[in-house]
Amino acid sequence: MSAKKTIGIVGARGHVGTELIKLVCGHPSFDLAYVSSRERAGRRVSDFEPAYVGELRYSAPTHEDLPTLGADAVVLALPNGKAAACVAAFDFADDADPVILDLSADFRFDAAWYYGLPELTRQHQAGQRRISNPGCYATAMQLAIAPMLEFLDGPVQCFGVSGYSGAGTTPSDKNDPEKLRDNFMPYALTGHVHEREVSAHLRHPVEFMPHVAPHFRGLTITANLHLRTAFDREAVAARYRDAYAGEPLVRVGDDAPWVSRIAGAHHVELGGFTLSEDGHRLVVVATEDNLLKGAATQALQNLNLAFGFDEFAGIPLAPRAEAA
Ligand SMILES: NC(=O)C1=CN([C@@H]2O[C@H](COP(=O)(O)OP(=O)(O)OC[C@H]3O[C@@H](n4cnc5c(N)ncnc54)[C@H](OP(=O)(O)O)[C@@H]3O)[C@@H](O)[C@H]2O)C=CC1
Ligand SMILES: CC(=O)N[C@@H](CCC(=O)OP(=O)(O)O)C(=O)O
Repeated sequence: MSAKKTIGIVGARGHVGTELIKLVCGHPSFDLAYVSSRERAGRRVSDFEPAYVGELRYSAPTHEDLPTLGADAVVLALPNGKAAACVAAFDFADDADPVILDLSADFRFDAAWYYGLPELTRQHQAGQRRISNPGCYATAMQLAIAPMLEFLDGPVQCFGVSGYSGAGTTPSDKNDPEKLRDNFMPYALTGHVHEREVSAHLRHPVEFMPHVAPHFRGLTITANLHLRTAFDREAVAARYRDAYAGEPLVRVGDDAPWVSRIAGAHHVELGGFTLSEDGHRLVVVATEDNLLKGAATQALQNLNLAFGFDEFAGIPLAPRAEAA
């Protein structure tokens, strides 16, 4: 398989689209077909992304134009609620059937779409051409909970703190550095879409309390798990190490990981395993760069798998360091 596959990114000005452009530029088997942004239409990609060498310019195709642009895969990096109209344009076109990967929450509950969290779902991936990329917090929560799933006793509580890039570029209180200065904003304290997403995909209730903080990128999940069986720290740590042995994008450490050390890294870090005296309550900490393993890196894993490439091709792995 030597010919490069081409990727169109719709919503390429955004935080996630921008990370994906950088990853595609460094990928041995993918090239950009087009990158869309209404705001940057006509501007050179190289003026914004030094990693890109070439003449491509941002464009602003209509939904109906998209199927005529000829990409092997289309990545939708649009705000929630905007993906369906793009997908409908491909459904309507007779002669375009690209792989479609949606980064929004719009298809995460749609059984006709493959939910691509490869470490937990890649056994269902073969032949899938409609891929729904998981939410950022949802990725960290599922990886933090999955190894203990069979021992859970009642709902899991997850306290989440995200950098404000998680709130996208449309101005709001949640991405206003002035309002976030010396501050910490709780929001969507019940019923957040990632609470429903994790509960649905793990088939176990999760209670999620998100907050946004003044740093730009990186999130922390502190998960509180009640267990039917008593565990000690060594047994828990061994369980996580076994579950993720051979997974380059999930690292298990001893101490609780720090968000300041995950920014710019492509993996999720798990650690800080702490048990109550009776061994029936476990706290686990996860950190993740919301724009990378929480979005663009995971999208690249999914695209690699969709085209039969090595799942980790084009993903630069940070050298393994001791956890915090
Ligand atoms: N930020 C994060 O940490 C994560 C985000 N996601 C999801 O990924 C998607 C992209 O997120 P993010 O990059 O942060 O978002 P941004 O707000 O940063 O970017 C959105 C992009 O969509 C374009 N856009 C906005 N509104 C419309 C519209 N009505 N029609 C067409 N294009 C539009 C914007 O460009 P222009 O206005 O120039 O056209 C921009 O390129 C979202 O669905 C988000 O939920 C998933 C995981 C993590
Ligand atoms: C800080 C912040 O606002 N974060 C976003 C999550 C970003 C993400 O993963 O988004 P989607 O599930 O919408 O794709 C939020 O809570 O909605």
